Amino acid sequence: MDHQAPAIVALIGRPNVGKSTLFNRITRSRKAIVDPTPGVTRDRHYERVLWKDRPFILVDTGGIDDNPNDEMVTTIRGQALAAIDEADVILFLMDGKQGLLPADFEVIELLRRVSKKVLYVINKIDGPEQEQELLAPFYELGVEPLWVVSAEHKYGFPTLMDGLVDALPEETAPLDLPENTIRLAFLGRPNVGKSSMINLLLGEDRMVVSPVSGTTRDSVDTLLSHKERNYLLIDTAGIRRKGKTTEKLEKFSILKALAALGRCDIAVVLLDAEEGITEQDAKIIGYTQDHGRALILLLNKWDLVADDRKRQQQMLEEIGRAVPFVGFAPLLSVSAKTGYGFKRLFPTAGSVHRQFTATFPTAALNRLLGDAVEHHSPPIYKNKRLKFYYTTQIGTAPPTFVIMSNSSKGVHFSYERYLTNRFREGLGLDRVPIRLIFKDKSQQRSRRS
Ligand SMILES: Nc1nc2c(ncn2[C@@H]2O[C@H](COP(=O)(O)OP(=O)(O)OP(=O)(O)O)[C@@H](O)[C@H]2O)c(=O)[nH]1
Ligand SMILES: Nc1nc2c(ncn2[C@@H]2O[C@H](COP(=O)(O)OP(=O)(O)OP(=O)(O)O)[C@@H](O)[C@H]2O)c(=O)[nH]1
Repeated sequence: MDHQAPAIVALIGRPNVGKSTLFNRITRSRKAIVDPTPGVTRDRHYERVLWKDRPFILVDTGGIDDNPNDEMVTTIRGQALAAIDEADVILFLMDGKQGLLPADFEVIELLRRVSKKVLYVINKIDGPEQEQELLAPFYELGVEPLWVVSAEHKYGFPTLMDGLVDALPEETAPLDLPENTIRLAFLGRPNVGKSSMINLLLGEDRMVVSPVSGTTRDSVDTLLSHKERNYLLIDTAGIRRKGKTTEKLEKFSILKALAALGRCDIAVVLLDAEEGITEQDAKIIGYTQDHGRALILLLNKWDLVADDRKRQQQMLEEIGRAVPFVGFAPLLSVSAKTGYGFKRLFPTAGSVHRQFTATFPTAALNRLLGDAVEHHSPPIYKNKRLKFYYTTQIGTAPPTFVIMSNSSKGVHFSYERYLTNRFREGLGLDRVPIRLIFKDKSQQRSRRS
């Protein structure tokens, strides 16, 4: 698994400057390899990209916060502040056709004062003949260099991409963690109790680890030893800036979540037991699965509903409906305030981690596959019965298995689900996500067998 978190590149800029167009240009470019991690709640606002062998996650912050009632300046300031905190490289997009507006100046003022890598990009310059005339006002800004592109027509695009890759932080050696360390990222909406929970877990044993290389400046990871195991607690608590519009900023907590997901084993998502599960919660949970992370759900603030059986029941049902794709995730009711239930997190994380990193011998896997197929015949596809030849484990975290068949296309969702369940049961992987990948055995070889 990738211990090195890919860099985060954030696209910011006023509405309509062409952020989505550039996002699509980058992610759909034939030279860029986009890794379509299987996920359930995919939204198109971020994508993993590989350009000239350098991986990064591109985030279109424009799409994240599209509340038409917001004032533009507020929105774009929010994007900028979140990007300053959480991204490694910022692409600030301006509109060459429309020219500069007050909101642009305001953001540039912000960006100049920080030490983040910023690429100032002027979009909608559709060819060299337009440069002279349209660019003049931008030279007055005194920011250099200016990257001139047409997201729509590709002008200047490869140059920009090379500049972007050059701006990515050098890959750093991963933090030297003691052996046996489980990395837990605490995620959840603002105010759900992430910091309180981490403080509770730490108790007196606080030991601060230096900020992990090149990811975020503000967040500090903490290393905790408990019963001969080590836990790295990755905090993603809110961006706190006094006097700024905190509420706006909170919408961008996705950047924080992405940064943390890149470097954890298990995502610990906190939900508010009183408020129940929200759309934003479901989104965060979806991201954890896009990243293939193990997941533990903490139903925090349980003290507020402890006497209300009906509400408890209702809430569990709501969770099941909102995120049916993570039925495997342990759900613990806890209270960071009273301390109720929190100690169960340690053994739970231990057992989840054990499953997440488990390996299985091929012979046992093939037996399991054989039994499963015998028990429930595969469907007919294009007049031929589906056949499964053999299987093997190709990865851990999450446990990933390849299954060779005569026609991977014919494996319908329902049969895939059946096999997934059999693998889960047979291998004791009931608390983590697993992946089955179906591949075709080549024609010739499959005929021989
Ligand atoms: N001429 C020209 N038009 C462009 C270019 N890039 C984008 N546009 C147009 O500008 C308009 C806005 O583009 P979007 O990509 O939707 O802008 P956005 O910044 O994502 O907008 P929001 O989603 O509102 O934040 C669209 O009509 C695009 O076709 C370009 O390079 N040249
Ligand atoms: N009743 C009750 N209140 C809690 C519990 N856990 C946290 N709180 C309260 O909820 C508020 C937010 O807690 P924080 O720990 O700051 O939440 P956070 O998720 O770190 O918030 P951000 O920093 O905004 O992301 C505080 O007032 C806590 O005292 C709980 O289990 N029960």
